[in-house]
Amino acid sequence: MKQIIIATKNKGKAKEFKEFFAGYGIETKSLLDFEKEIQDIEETGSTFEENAALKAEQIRDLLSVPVLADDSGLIIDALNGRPGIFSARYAGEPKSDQANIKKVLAELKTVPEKVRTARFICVLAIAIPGEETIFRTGYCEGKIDFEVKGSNGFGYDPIFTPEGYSKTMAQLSPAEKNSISHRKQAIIQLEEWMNNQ
Ligand SMILES: O=c1nc[nH]c2c1ncn2[C@H]1C[C@H](O)[C@@H](COP(=O)(O)OP(=O)(O)OP(=O)(O)O)O1
Ligand SMILES: [Mg+2]
Repeated sequence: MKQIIIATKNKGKAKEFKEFFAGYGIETKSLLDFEKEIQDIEETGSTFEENAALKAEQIRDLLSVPVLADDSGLIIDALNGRPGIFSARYAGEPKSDQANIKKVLAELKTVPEKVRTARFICVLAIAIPGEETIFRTGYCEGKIDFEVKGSNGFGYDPIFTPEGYSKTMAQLSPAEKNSISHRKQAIIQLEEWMNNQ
C-alpha cells in the first residue's frame, strides 16, 4: 500500500498520522486535503469501534479507496469513564477543546491528585473496498492535572500527564508524545497488518 486516506477533519490527528505512516513509507491524505468539501460524518455509534467504523466505511464507500479512521477519547475514572465517546463534544456544540477542558477541570475540582487517574483510548478502523473492516486499539495511562499546561498537541493534551512523566502531553515534544501515545500504541498493533500489505 502506497497511500491511505485518514477519515478525519482533526488537524492534530492528521499531522500525527502523517508522521507515523511516513515511517512505513505510506503517504497519508486527510479529509482536510480534499478540495471538494466532504460532509461531516455523524458519530451516532455507542462505542469507539462503531464510530470508527462509521467514519472509515462511509469515506471508503464515497471514494472507493482504503480508508483509516480514528475514534479516540479520554476516560476519567473519577467521572465513571466520562467524557468517553463524547470527548469531542463534552461541553456541547460547536466542539471546543478549551470548553471541554474547562468542563473537566470544573468537574474534578475537589478530586484529589491520587484518584485523578485517566487514560486516552484510540480505536483505529481500516476499511478497504471488498474487505471486512479491521480494528486495532491503543491506550495511554495517566492523570488529569489541576490546570492547563503547555501548548503542543491538541484536545485534552494540556491537562493530561502520562504515567511516568511530570509534564503534560502538551509540554512534551511532538516526537515524545508520538512515542508513547494511545495513537502510537494502536499503530503498533497495526504493524503486522501493514507488513502484509
Ligand atoms: O492525542 C490526543 N490528545 C488529546 N486529546 C485527544 C487525543 N486523541 C483524542 N483526543 C480527544 C480530542 C477529542 O475531544 C476526542 C476525539 O474525538 P473524535 O471524534 O475521535 O475526533 P474529532 O471529532 O476531533 O475528529 P474526527 O472525528 O474528524 O477524526 O478525544
Ligand atoms: Mg469526531
